[in-house]
Amino acid sequence: MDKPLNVNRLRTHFSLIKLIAWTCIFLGLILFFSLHYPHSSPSNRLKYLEDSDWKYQILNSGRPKSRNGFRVLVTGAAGFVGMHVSTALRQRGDGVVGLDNFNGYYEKSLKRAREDLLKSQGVFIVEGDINDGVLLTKLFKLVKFTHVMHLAAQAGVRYAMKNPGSYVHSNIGGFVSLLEVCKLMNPQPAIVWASSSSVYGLNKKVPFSEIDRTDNPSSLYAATKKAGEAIAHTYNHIHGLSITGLRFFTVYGPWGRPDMAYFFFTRDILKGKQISVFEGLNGFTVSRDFTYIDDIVKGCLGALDTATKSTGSGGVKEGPAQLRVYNLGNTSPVPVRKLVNILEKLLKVKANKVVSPMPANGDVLFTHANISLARRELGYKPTTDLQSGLKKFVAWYLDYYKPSGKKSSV
Ligand SMILES: O=C(O)[C@H]1O[C@H](OP(=O)(O)OP(=O)(O)OC[C@H]2O[C@@H](n3ccc(=O)[nH]c3=O)[C@H](O)[C@@H]2O)[C@H](O)[C@@H](O)[C@@H]1O
Repeated sequence: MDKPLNVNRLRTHFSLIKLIAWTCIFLGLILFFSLHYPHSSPSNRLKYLEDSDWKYQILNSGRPKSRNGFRVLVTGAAGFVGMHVSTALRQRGDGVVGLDNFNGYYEKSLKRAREDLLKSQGVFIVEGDINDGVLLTKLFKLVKFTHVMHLAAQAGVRYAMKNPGSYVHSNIGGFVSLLEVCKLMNPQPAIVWASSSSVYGLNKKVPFSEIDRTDNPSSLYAATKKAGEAIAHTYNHIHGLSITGLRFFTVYGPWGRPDMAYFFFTRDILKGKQISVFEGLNGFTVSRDFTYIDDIVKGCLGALDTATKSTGSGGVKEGPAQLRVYNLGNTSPVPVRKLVNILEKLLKVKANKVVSPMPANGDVLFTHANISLARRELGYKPTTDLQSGLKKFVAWYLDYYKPSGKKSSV
C-alpha cells in the first residue's frame, strides 16, 4: 500500500528539483546576458536616448568646425576604416558622429582603443546597432546629417561559413534599416558605403572593372555585398537617395583588423606559430590587390566630396539622384607569398610557413582593380606600395602590442 505513495512522493520531489534547476538556469542566463550585453536591453537604450550628456556629446561631435563643413554620420566608426575616415573628416573640420555596436567579431579592446583615439580628436561614438531604427531616427533628429559614411558591416570572407546569419543581419538587414531612416529625412543625406572587391567573385578577366558582371560571388559575404548594391539601386530609384558604393580591395594598415591575413601572419610569425600560405590548383599563385588605408581614406573623402544631394524628402523622390560604384584598389596585385616575405624582413623573423591548398571556404584566387573610373571622377590616386604600407603597419603593431614585453595578448 505504501509503495505507490512513495513513488508519488519521489516524483513530486524530482519534479520540484527539476523546476528549481530550470529556474536557476533561466535566471543564470538572464544574468549572463544582462552582464555581457548591458546596452542591448530596450529600457537601457531608452534611458540613453533621454540622457542630456549623451545628447550634448552627439551635438558637439556633429558640429562642423569649418564653414561649409559636412555633418557626417559614420557607421562602424570603431572599425578599421571607420576610425581612419572619421579622423580625416574631423581633421579637415567636418562634424562627425560615429555609430558602432562594438560586437565581438574580433578583440573588443582594439575597438575601444580606436574609440579612445577618436574621442581625443573630438569624435563621439554612439554605441548602438544600425538595425535600431529608433536610435537612428533619434540621431538624425539631433543632427541634420548631410552625409552618411556607412562602413558598419560583418566583414571577412571565411567567417561566413561559421556565422552566415551575422552577414544577413548586418550587411542586408542593417543596410535596409539605415536606408529606411535616410529616405524619410528632410533633407535626405547623401550616402557613401563600403561594398567589396569580393563582388567580382569568380571572374577571370583582370583587372576587374566596374562594368564587369558581378553575378558569381564565391562567398556569402560577397553575396551580401552584391545584394547591398542591388538594394542601393532600389532606394535610389524609388526614394531619390544619392548613393555611392566603394568596392574596397583588401585594405590593410595600422589599426587594422586582426582577422585579416597580414595581421594574424604578423602575430603568428612573432610567436613562432605556423602559418598557412594558400595556393590554388596546380600551384596557382594566390594574390591580392592590397590597398593601404591612407589611400582608401582619400578615396572615401573623394566620394563624399563629389556626392551630389539626394533629391527626395520624407520618402518621396523628387527627381533622379546620383548612383555610383567605384573600385578602390591599388591596381598592383601581390602574391600572398611575397606578403609573407616582406613581413619576415620587417619583423626580422623567419616564418614557420606551410603552403597548403586554398580551402573551399569562399576565398578567391586573385583580385586586381581597374581604378580608372575612381581616378577620373574622385581624383583617387593610390601612392603606397605594399612594402611601404606594411612597414607602417609593423611599426604600429610593435608599438601597440609590444610583443616582447608589456602588452602581448593578441
Ligand atoms: O577585398 C575585399 O573586399 C575583402 O578583403 C579582405 O578579404 P581577403 O582579400 O580575403 O583578405 P584576407 O582574409 O586578409 O586574405 C588575404 C589573402 O591571404 C590568403 N590567406 C588567408 C588566410 C590564411 O591562413 N592563408 C592565406 O594564404 C587569402 O586566401 C587571401 O588571398 C577582407 O577580409 C574582406 O572583409 C574584404 O571585403
